[in-house]
Amino acid sequence: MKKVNFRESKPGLNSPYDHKMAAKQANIELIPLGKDILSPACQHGPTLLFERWDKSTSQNRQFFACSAFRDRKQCQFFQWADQKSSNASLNIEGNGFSHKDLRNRYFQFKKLPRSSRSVCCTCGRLLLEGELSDHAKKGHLLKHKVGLKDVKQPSFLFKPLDDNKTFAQYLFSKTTVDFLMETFESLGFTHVLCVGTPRIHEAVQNGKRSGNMSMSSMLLDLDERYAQIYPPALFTKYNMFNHHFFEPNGKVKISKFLNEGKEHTILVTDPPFGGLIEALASSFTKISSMLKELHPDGNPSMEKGFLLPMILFFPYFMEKRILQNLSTLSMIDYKVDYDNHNLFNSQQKKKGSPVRMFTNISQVLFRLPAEEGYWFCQSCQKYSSKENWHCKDCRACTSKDGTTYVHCDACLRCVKPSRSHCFKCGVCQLKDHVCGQQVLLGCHICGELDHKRRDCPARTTNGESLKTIRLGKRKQNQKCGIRAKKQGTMSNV
Ligand SMILES: C[S@@+](CC[C@H](N)C(=O)[O-])C[C@H]1O[C@@H](n2cnc3c(N)ncnc32)[C@H](O)[C@@H]1O
Ligand SMILES: [Zn+2]
Ligand SMILES: [Zn+2]
Ligand SMILES: [Zn+2]
Ligand SMILES: [Zn+2]
Ligand SMILES: [Zn+2]
Ligand SMILES: [Zn+2]
Repeated sequence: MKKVNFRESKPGLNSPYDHKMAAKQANIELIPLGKDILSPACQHGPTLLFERWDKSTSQNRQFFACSAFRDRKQCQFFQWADQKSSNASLNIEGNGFSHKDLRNRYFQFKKLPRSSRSVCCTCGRLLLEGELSDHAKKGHLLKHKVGLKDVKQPSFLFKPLDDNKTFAQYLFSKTTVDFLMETFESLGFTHVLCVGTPRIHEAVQNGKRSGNMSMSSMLLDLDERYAQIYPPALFTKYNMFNHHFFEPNGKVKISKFLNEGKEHTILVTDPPFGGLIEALASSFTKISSMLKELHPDGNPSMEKGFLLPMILFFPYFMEKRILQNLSTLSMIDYKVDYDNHNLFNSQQKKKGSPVRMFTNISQVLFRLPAEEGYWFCQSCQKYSSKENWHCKDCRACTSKDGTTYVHCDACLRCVKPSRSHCFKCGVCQLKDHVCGQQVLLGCHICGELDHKRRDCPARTTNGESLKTIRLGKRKQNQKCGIRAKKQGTMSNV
């Protein structure tokens, strides 16, 4: 079981029970802090407890920080856990408009003649009469003569917040959206709970409107621009890192949605890759247990503890960490395609997208498109990508990164094609390695051994936030004789 110094709680509730349960289900062992400290709240709900090296005391020190915004410029909240602070207050952040106000603005906007309908793509705001000049003065990107059809495609209309560490808005390509829609339909899902997947929500809503689809969906996202477009029943502002709802009836709305869909509901989530998987696992476990409360006998289509069928999008090299926290998921070979993804460097392009789907739905049910080269492996009873060959010795389709792995009889496992066995070192190594030299293996940022710092999905995240997870891993690595980076020197890349 993974050891993580991770604590969360509701402001004002002195009960550790809830997160102990969540941690148990998410397979996280919480390290007790000795006493029950309440986690203070920032504008984005309850904060999380992190740990970092404190130079002044030369020891690890715990602190509370925002669960969603780890860039201090975006959320300034910081509090040492051993110091009391008066700035801890729950103050709902917003753009000054309630969901109802935003919807009223939307109806006014729709009534305007097309020639007067402008949208500020920078702010993601539908503009009413007299509001244009302010945004124009600031040099914002404006779109004029906006058609009503454009408003129904907000993920194309608004500027994706992809240069923002927190939102990390990378949007699925049409191929991926179409594949997912077909999959949901063929698997008999009627309700899609979209957590940070606005493009999926949009596809379901537009499919429903055009009469092509009978599915329902609801969007849970931190990006409140969507509150203009979708009524309260179809959108609620939500922080997936602390299961915090920004509207008082947010939780009730989800319960209602889950209750309607019952066992035909699927949770589809594409979180920012820099976030803490432990925190996400805890939130998804809570959403799943909302279904359990509604259906105490359980969902017959699901096996073990986690009841809600789900798809989580994450890079393949985070597989181990994901399975440690959400043990009922398994990785599907499908390469998830995006319109605007900066993870693609030239090397990555050759191998295709590094993002995969993790699901608790039986792999045999996931039919991957043959026209894209996916094939069904009878031995594994799952679809594999074209370059992923079945290895008789490993008894699995072993390739992960988009290249064809080859079996090494000495290592007794499949390895990347760039490596060959070095009998001096006793392991498979890169061809140009220097024998016997201690090499820095793995990633400095998250500690995983199967990728380097430059490829780490967490590299845009503040180094200190992930240290809680890395600590245990680094100790392990040191034991194996792998040089680890000195504590406290990790910095933002
Ligand atoms: C990587 S993008 C995924 C978009 C998805 N690929 C699509 O095309 O629909 C991450 C999404 O999560 C949302 N998000 C970021 N941080 C969040 C948080 N703390 N809680 C909820 N949603 C968040 C972003 O606004 C964005 O919509
Ligand atoms: Zn915050
Ligand atoms: Zn603007
Ligand atoms: Zn196979
Ligand atoms: Zn093999
Ligand atoms: Zn080898
Ligand atoms: Zn060697």
